[in-house]
Amino acid sequence: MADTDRQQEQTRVDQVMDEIHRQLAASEETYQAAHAETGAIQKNYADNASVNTFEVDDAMETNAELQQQRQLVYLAVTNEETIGQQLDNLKALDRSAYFGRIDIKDAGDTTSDQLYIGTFSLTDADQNFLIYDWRAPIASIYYNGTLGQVHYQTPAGKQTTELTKKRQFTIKNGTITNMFDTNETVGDEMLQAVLGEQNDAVMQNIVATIQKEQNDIIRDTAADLLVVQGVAGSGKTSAILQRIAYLLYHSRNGGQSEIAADQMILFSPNRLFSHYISEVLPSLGERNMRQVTLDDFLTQRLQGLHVQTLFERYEDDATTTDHATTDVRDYLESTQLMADLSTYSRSVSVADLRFNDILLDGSLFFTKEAIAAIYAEQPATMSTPNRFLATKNTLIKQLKRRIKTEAQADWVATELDNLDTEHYHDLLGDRLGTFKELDDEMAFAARAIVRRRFSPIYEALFNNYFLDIYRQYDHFLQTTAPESVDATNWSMHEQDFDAGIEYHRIDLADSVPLLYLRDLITGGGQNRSIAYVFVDEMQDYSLAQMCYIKHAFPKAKFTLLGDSEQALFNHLQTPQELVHQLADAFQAKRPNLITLNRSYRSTMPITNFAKGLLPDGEHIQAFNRPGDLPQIRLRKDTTAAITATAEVAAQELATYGTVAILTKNVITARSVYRDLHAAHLPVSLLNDADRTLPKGVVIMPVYLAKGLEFDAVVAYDVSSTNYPSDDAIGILYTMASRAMHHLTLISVGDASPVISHADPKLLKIEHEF
Ligand SMILES: Nc1ncnc2c1ncn2[C@@H]1O[C@H](COP(=O)(O)OP(=O)(O)OP(=O)(O)O)[C@@H](O)[C@H]1O
Repeated sequence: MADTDRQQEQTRVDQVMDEIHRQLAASEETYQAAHAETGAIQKNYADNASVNTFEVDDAMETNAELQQQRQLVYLAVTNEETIGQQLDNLKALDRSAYFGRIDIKDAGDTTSDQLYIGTFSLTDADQNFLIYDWRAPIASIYYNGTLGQVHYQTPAGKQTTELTKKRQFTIKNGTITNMFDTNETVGDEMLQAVLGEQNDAVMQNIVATIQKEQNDIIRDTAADLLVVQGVAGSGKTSAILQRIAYLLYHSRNGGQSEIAADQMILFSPNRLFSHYISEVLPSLGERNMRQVTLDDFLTQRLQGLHVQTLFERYEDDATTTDHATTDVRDYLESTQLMADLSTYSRSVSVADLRFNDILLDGSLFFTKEAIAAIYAEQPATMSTPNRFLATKNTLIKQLKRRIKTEAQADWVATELDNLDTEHYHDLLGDRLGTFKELDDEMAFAARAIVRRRFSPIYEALFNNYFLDIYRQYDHFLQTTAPESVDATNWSMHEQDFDAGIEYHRIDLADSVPLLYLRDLITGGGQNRSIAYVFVDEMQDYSLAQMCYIKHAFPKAKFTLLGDSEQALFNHLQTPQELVHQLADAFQAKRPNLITLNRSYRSTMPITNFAKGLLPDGEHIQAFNRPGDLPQIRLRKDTTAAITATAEVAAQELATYGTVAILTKNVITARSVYRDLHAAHLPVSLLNDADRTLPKGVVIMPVYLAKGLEFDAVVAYDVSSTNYPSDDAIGILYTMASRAMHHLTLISVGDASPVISHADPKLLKIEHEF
């Protein structure tokens, strides 16, 4: 490219940098002022909040004033945050002003307009756009278009223009370090540079190098069910996060209704992953969405029970060879089960409902017979949840009546007499100072005392504890005879469920059916405020779990991402089959499937080796980044294998920031950790409660590494003893595809047939026997 071009571009960068600096200075000043203002308002609030409210006359006035002040604090804090965000955005532009330029010529025009694309938009004092936000409608041309006629979507409909030039830049702190024109979407040269870098402890945004198919995922606003099947390292997680930023931006700028980040929820595979991705949205100027793991989600809804985690299940499955009951699990994870529960809940009779007695301090307050009688009185034409709700409302009414009667009791009068002023005022709460007659006030206080005493009853009613959901689910198990399941297995499972509940434990496979049944009978469990649900690593979810998540967030649009090849224990299914089933189950009107076949994470030799493990991996395209062949070291016993592992880990650590040793399960991870620790290597053992990834060598079972990546990976003990059959393909593929630059496999004895059957040219073999 001509030097004059570069000079002209640099001159423009200089001008833009001047504007950025001018705005930075102004913004810094505004921010300081806003910060001071928040401080003053907060102090004022704190002073007022501690005023004496014991004087009845003052109490009401203080209340109103406090509320007003609280509102002021809220406004000041929000204002400061907004200005702070603008400041952060400007600082980001200061580091890298923009990365793209498109020249477009509309029909009838004789010259092209030049538009520059960056992470945030920037306008000068006359409202001219110096930089366009990457999410602006016109910016899609940058990611999608090749020179010539191009289309882009705007709120006003599809527009057409001519793309006459596309230029890419790397700008660092005001200096263009690289720049070239391209006719491709976003050229490989830029990607090469980004992907060749070392792994950071946290994921980076990909805004400058989004690829065309990824852009389709990011900008799809039509689908109510968007399924992404993408091979390992194809940027599914990256695309999902960019998509969230995109949706938030558009809901602010002309979307139909504004969506806040907390109306979006991401189901992530583990806590490490949650932390790993936590910086991406803030780097794009957005707040993080809510994040939850399936375990946390289920545990929150099943308080008081230990829900078997996915990890515990991996471990249990790996150590037991008994697969006699897979038929039970298959059924419990199917959409058939969800349909059967629905039928059961619709037709359950009063006699079959398992009500609970409600006790207060060990004495009966409402008997289960009385509750059943109330339920029976409700019209049979009502749906089960409506009858249940009517029963609950009747019980609450009865409770209120009993509060009124009980307020006359002697113990209440005695308790009232013994109250000091502070507690008495406390009891009156907001009503303090609102009674004209003392008698009315006393009567109110008496009821308040009883209300307090009876509050456990109210809680029990409110939380639907008058239905014994465990026994109810047990009744479902007893009275259902699924065709696909062996009768003995089924009845054994019912007994296991019962025994588990005794110890406050529940299998993962039972937790969703139980929750669903509870919701179907009691009419709860749905959150209508969530607008978008994202599920990463969806191959680890059963259809029943997916359906339950859909049920829990009925108003949400769904984006599901996964890689069927990385299914550690689930059955493989084609993406088309899956979308079909899901669209059916979700009653989706506009389902869409996008497939990503290009893998960006690993060097070409690593991706080629990983895909060589798959029986049908031909569709996977390796990104052309050179590197060493993966190596396998075969050792005759564990001691020799540990020595080799220690050697490799130490070597890798000398070059790379993140080195991971991945094992089949937690027991092996622990024993490798002990041995390497004894050898004085800087190693850390990770478990499922860990949230951050320490530097140095980390050791973990493979399922904890889901969604993560490391500069170098050592897959420990990939022997035929550990992985004797093709069942291991998913695990070995997942392990191999975590590596960005270097991959070593260690095997005690012969390697797994999955590896020995792969093309030997894809691997360097080194053995000592
Ligand atoms: N367009 C892109 N530009 C730059 N880097 C990219 C791009 N797409 C993906 N990457 C990088 O490739 C790596 C893999 O991306 P990501 O983790 O999103 O893939 P994934 O499909 O979710 O992987 P997996 O299913 O194996 O966990 C990341 O380091 C990401 O930054």
